Amino acid sequence: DLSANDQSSLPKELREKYVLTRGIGTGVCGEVKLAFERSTCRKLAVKIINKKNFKSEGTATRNAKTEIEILQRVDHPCLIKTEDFYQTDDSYYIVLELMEGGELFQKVKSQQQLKESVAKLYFYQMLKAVQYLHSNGIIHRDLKPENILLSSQEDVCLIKVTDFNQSRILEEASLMRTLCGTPSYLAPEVFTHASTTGYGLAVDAWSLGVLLFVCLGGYPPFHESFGHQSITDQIIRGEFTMVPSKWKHVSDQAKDVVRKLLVVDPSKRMTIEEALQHPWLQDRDMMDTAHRLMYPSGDAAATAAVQVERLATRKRGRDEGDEEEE
Ligand SMILES: CC(C)(C)NC(=O)Nc1ccc2nccnc2c1
Repeated sequence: DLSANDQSSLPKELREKYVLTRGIGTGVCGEVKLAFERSTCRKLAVKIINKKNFKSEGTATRNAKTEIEILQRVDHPCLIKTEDFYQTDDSYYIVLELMEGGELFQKVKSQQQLKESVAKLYFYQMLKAVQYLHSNGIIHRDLKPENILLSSQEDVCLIKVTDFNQSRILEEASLMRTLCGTPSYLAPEVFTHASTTGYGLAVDAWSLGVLLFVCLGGYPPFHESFGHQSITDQIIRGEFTMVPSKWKHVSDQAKDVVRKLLVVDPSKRMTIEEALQHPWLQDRDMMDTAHRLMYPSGDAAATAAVQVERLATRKRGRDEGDEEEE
């Protein structure tokens, strides 16, 4: 009804350039509407972040500012791209490329569990996206199936990570400032792995382990309905169950990736780089498909990226005396 599609509260420039229609997603910080660009009739997504629905003004503005700053600064095929940005006194409007496959969460829910080859293709792309974020000093901190979007309804498709609302840009500067002061009162973890880069990045590796578990098993590893323990206790103890009926068709290598990511001690947890080297992901066909999706134009940069990956794979093969690679 017209009231639901009330365009009057939108910024004038936004209204002039786009027509907003139905809601297609709701995030923790707002909602996403399907939009059409008037000049091209292109379909887009407009994410509306309501400044007021955060408890304290500080958090809201800082998180949203970080999210918008990150969205405008990152450039990777598996990270959602911002097309445009507007704001009013009470909301931010972020215009994003439309991901016609919707949320990974909905796909896993409707398909029960994904085929292992599809889960591997998606997981590889997530690893590449998070590897890019980490190499730019950004921790996502909120990786979950709702924040992984699919570019089409096909199984073989490009995925993109979204919702950097909880992200943090690694404040190396703040750590340096801390270390300049007198260390006498600083806790040990500030000096050990709990400082910014080492410790912080590992949280995304854990979340990717949970994501992979959900894609392969079709249910979450930690859930309040499992057993007597609270979900927090299950997580702190790293106690998850691979129900045989759901996991008997899943390869041991895939299970090994999950087990090495869902490790409680961040310093013992497999890193993103190590996960990219894991045997389960040394799959030429999957990688070729992923690169074709990520770099469709087949431009020089793309070819270079593929060559680098191939050389790395071949070098690893030689190092491990794998003759067939020669
Ligand atoms: C496929 C269908 C049902 C129309 N859903 C959808 O496009 N969902 C979303 C949800 C959030 C999005 N956020 C950014 C870009 N596209 C998005 C698409």
